Amino acid sequence: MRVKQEWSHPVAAIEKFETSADVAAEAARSAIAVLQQAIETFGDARWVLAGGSSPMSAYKIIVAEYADALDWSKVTAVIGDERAVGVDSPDSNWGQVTPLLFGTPQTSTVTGIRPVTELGAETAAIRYNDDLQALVADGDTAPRFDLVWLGVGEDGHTLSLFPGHPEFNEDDEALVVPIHNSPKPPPNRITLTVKALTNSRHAVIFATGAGKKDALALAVSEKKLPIARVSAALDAAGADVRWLFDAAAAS
Ligand SMILES: O=C(O)[C@H](O)[C@@H](O)[C@H](O)[C@H](O)COP(=O)(O)O
Repeated sequence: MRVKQEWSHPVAAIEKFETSADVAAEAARSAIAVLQQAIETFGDARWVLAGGSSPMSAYKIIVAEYADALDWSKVTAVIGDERAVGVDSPDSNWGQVTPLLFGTPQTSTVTGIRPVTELGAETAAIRYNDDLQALVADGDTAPRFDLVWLGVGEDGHTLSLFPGHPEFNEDDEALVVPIHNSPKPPPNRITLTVKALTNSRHAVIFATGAGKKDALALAVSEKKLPIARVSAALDAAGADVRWLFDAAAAS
């Protein structure tokens, strides 16, 4: 069950669900619809994946219920942020997400673009920036992304854009930057920038869990935290931005 309401100073729609499982189910269902529509419109679909436990539940639903629902060979997936570790590390977002999401015969045909974070944050950021630049169409300044999934940290971070961090610069011109001294370990990472998302069509923000309540309330009321800044930039760029709250995060 959900209740849809608009922001008091609108940047996007907030939707409230009872449980995080309901959020995951809606994220999974809508991902398939958005990716299918992109395939029909453009001939392919591009998806920015998120790490974290909330999206993980949604990936599980996708492989269990929707593996047959798409021609996955027409889907390209990138990761929104990554830790500067090898893919075999338990800290690797790619290493957590893709064995699950690409783990069925059907979904194994996805084109995954993985950052080479085993080479360190600097090199990985340069190379991933190049990889994403290759997706930018003539006349555009950012890749067309059809779907962007974003998690939220308890401090209001999203991607690896942390509040008050000196390397969080909303005006970064690069599509991908290295991050050092992350307040949440591991310290060295790469992240997509705000600019990287400015040609996105749909975004889903996983606003789940009691631990996020304060940050989310602040994000909604003051719009200063990175998740709010990213949401506003997506909205300004014309994306359909959905914040999917569970009751614990909304209360
Ligand atoms: O940066 C990190 O180290 C985390 O991966 C983080 O970005 C995570 O996505 C959020 O904290 C939401 O996590 P949950 O979905 O697990 O709540």
